[in-house]
Amino acid sequence: MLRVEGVIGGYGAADEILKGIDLSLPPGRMAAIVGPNGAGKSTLLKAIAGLVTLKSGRILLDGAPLSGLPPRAVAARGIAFVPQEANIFPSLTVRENLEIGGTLAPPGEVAARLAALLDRFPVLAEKRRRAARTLSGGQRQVLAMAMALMVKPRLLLLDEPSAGLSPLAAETLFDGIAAIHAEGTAILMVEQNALEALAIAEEGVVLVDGRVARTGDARVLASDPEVRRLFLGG
Ligand SMILES: Nc1ncnc2c1ncn2[C@@H]1O[C@H](COP(=O)(O)OP(=O)(O)OP(=O)(O)O)[C@@H](O)[C@H]1O
Repeated sequence: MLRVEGVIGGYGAADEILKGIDLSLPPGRMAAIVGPNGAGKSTLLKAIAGLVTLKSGRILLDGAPLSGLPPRAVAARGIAFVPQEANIFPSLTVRENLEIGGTLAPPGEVAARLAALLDRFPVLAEKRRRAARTLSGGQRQVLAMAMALMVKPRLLLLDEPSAGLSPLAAETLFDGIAAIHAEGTAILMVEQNALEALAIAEEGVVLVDGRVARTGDARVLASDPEVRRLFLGG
């Protein structure tokens, strides 16, 4: 479904944060992108979401080019990006945040999708009339993902969803992500919690210095002593 071919790019004309990335993700699959700080993991997600201009290479969804499209057009093709930070509106209620998530959904379906998501995430239903700033860190991440799910994406891009969470909150969040994936959504997730991410993903991508250093079955990568020693902190 998703193909990234020879992607080179960064934030300025001379900037090569991504130094030639190739990867593919079949429909409905989940891949975890792991690797050291500054490797370009978040930049890769932003490139797929249309937020980084490519110097060369291309990104395709079902064979049709995504690269070059503005972020709104990428979203309209069924790709939802959840950034690491500032991914909710703290002063608005949980319900209002979900309505904003549904901006690109067909207007006649917003109410039903909102009801379904409140049903799906009881923690959000309980707090639907409260300002989003009253949510815990883990609940905010659930809200950010639920906002993305309002458009029924085919592919969800998650940038470090567990950043700043306690180990317990991160574990709960990963369970939620695994459940969303089990319902059929393809997911590409960047994570610092590499082993936890590889444990719920089917595929793993190790990114080092703007290049794919290793790729393959997530569990095989997670148990590979060399990968653990070099890239996953032992
Ligand atoms: N908006 C930006 N403008 C310019 N440079 C940026 C921007 N965002 C990131 N960079 C630079 O791009 C490089 C790769 O950053 P990126 O966030 O993609 O890495 P990462 O692998 O996700 O690592 P981390 O886990 O530290 O976020 C870094 O050198 C970073 O300083």
